[in-house]
Amino acid sequence: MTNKTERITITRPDDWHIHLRDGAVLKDTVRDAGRYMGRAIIMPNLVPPATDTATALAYRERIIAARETGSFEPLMVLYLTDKTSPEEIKKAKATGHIVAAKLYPAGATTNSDSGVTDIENIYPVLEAMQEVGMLLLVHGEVTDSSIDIFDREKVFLETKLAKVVNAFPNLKIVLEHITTKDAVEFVEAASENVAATITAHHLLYNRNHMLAGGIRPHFYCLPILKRNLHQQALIAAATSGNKKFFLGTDSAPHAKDKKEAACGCAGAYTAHAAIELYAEAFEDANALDKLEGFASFFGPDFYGLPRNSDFITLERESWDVPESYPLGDSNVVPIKAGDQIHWTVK
Ligand SMILES: NC(=O)N[C@@H](CC(=O)O)C(=O)O
Ligand SMILES: [Zn+2]
Ligand SMILES: [Zn+2]
Repeated sequence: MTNKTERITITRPDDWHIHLRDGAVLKDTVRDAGRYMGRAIIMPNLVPPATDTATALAYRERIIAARETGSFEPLMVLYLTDKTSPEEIKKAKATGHIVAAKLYPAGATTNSDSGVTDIENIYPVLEAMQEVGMLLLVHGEVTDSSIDIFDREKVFLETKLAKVVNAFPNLKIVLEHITTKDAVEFVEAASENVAATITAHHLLYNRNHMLAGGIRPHFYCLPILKRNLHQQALIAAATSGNKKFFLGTDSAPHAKDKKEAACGCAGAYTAHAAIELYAEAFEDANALDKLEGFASFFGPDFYGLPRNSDFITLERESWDVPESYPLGDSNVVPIKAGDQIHWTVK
């Protein structure tokens, strides 16, 4: 018989990759994100995207107006396009509120149509980012329709990201929401300026959960869930204690009817229970002792920000996840809808 841990206290975590969207849904997404996360990196793929400093700062104000507790801090991100200028990067950095810029290959994911068509187009921008110390966040998938969707991350690393890493050795790069063994190996082998976020759903699920015995659209996200051997590599990386791997939920709400559709949107909602879901994944791997580093230390360390100085406590206490949550005028089906989660934040 094994003795199960009943409670665990960790330094307050942060979420280094989340989508809060905008408008009427903000009150719902900000409430969930701000329940215990200290800070969050707010993705800029709005419609239209936050491509300049003024737009990102105005978005930040709307998030602040929507929050229920004064302590949740949104860290803003500029959306890179072919037209982003080095001056815009410097201006953004000088505000103190915009800590990173995001590379979406044009067409790779939700609201990425205005993204970058060729990474070489933004080399002067990457030069400026390297100079002022602004991080580059990357959605790492190629968009070539001839490349199989399950290979798009791997091919991106080989044909695109390797070049950027070599050309800008002092640029801090976060490969977001990694989904493959190949990405784990790429990040491990790269310099200390390259790190990665890992979602809870990529730790808990693989493509069988999405496709075997019926198609489950709420597991559909990008990069898409891969086969089990990749899930195992992600679990090993997240629970290894390697400071290059840290928490980023990629919680990405879409209204229920936009997911349960003939052409459903990509994105999984996990902000209702982010740390609880990670705790389940870490416990399954017998690695609850590694949760704090992953969730609360390695992110701020990589971003060059202080670690949070207060704590949260998780207790083993099961609760029923609702079938859906309100999302503005609509609703969102969360991960584990209608199921149980076995950890509760006190
Ligand atoms: N992850 C997703 O499947 N979707 C994200 C975009 C993204 O992070 O790629 C979204 O904005 O919906
Ligand atoms: Zn993405
Ligand atoms: Zn995302």
